[in-house]
Amino acid sequence: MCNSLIQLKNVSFGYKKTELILEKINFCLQKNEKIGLIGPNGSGKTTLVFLMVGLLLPLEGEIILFGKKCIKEKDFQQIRPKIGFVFQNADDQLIFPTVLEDVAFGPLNLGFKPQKALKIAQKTLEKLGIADLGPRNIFNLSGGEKKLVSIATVLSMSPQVLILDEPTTGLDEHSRSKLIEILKKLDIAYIIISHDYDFLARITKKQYILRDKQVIYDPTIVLHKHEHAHPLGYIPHRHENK
Ligand SMILES: Nc1ncnc2c1ncn2[C@@H]1O[C@H](COP(=O)(O)OP(=O)(O)OP(=O)(O)O)[C@@H](O)[C@H]1O
Repeated sequence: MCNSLIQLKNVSFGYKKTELILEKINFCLQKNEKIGLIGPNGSGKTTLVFLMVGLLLPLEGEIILFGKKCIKEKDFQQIRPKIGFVFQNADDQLIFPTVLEDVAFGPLNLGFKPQKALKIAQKTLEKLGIADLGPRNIFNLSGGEKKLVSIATVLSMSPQVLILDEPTTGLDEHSRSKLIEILKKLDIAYIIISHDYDFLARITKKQYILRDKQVIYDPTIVLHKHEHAHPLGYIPHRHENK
């Protein structure tokens, strides 16, 4: 029984109907669960989270968000404000010329008055340690700065679930640590896709692997914290149950 925020029941998907990328996936995100999603490049991690928020529709199966079965775009629209989604590519997230406007857009959409929305945006930027970026033009930001701003645009809406697709890509050590601190303090459920296993070990309690069109949970796979960043190719350690 899954008393869930996000539930997938026998979900299958392929960009071509004849070539499935995901096959009969069952998944459940409970209240306050903090989940990491790992898997090889191209295994379908982004596709899976797109399905969760209705940016793609399944060929088969059911998506149930906050207890409500979602079939059409309209069903997803109603739930979307509760789910903060940060795209892998920050450029897909940012639409306004200035950082502050971008971060205030979410609260404005939720019905806050402009002054209040700007206040919320300013506070969110402060929390992320990037208040100085407020007046800056989005187009002149570095990749890492854009990444942090895109995370701010979602946090400013106080979502009940957060989905982050590769949030540490392009972040320096300081920004990455800041993000770890913020995520640790968040009292909401989240799903984080990442190849940065140290990051996931610090901020998630459970990690799922996407492989061979399936989402697998293997408790013998343990991600470890490391004092220094690992180069690509570092693989999670497997521990035999004693
Ligand atoms: N719009 C699309 N049309 C056709 N194929 C696509 C589309 N988007 C993704 N794919 C393909 O679907 C597969 C899964 O892609 P997806 O981006 O979900 O993988 P991923 O696990 O997130 O990869 P990565 O770790 O590299 O970000 C890949 O083979 C990709 O080339």
